[in-house]
Amino acid sequence: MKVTESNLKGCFIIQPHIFKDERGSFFESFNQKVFEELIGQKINFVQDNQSQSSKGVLRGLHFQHREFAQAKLVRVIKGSVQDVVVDLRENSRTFGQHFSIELSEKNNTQLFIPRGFAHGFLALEDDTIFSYKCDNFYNNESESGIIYDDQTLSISWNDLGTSYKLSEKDIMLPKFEDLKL
Ligand SMILES: Cc1cn([C@H]2C[C@H](O)[C@@H](COP(=O)(O)OP(=O)(O)O[C@H]3O[C@H](C)C(=O)[C@H](O)[C@H]3O)O2)c(=O)[nH]c1=O
Repeated sequence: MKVTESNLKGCFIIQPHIFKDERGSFFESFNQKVFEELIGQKINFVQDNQSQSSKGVLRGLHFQHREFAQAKLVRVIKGSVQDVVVDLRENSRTFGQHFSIELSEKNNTQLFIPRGFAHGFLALEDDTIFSYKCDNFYNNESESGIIYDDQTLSISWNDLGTSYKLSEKDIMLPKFEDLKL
């Protein structure tokens, strides 16, 4: 397993070791002991989520407030996504900055997103299966987010030649400047 830190402190890119043979391939998608040693902190994931999206679906940017904040370990089982995280840690020197990476069934790359980040992704293929671990439970009342095309964040989402498909909730998310953290 290879781990590199992104430009946002505490956000790690993880490349698992893939064992290949004549039958196909195998890799440990999560090993708590190895993971904690590599990122240098204890983690206790309590909830696994999975979503399926057609090409052009954009989910996010989402986060849960304060004590309900979630660290996430995200990966793509089928298809591919442009994954984007935004640093919302108010004492962080990279507050408001984002990191974008392609996660896919081909590259098996995973992203560890610490608490205090907003997260979203754009599905780049039909029938993309996105799977992730959270270290805190879902809490609907504490949910918030930022509109995906916020001018301040200036995230350049991949141009798929079609309009993006967002939920009613996500279309109404606030601007970064109007966030109440
Ligand atoms: C997140 C979540 C949702 N739900 C229910 C609530 C809704 O009835 C339904 C769909 O939820 P939502 O539209 O918020 O799903 P996504 O747009 O994929 O949300 C996720 O999108 C981005 C990428 C994230 O990182 C978050 O984990 C999460 O906010 O599942 C649950 O029951 N439990 C949950 O943990």
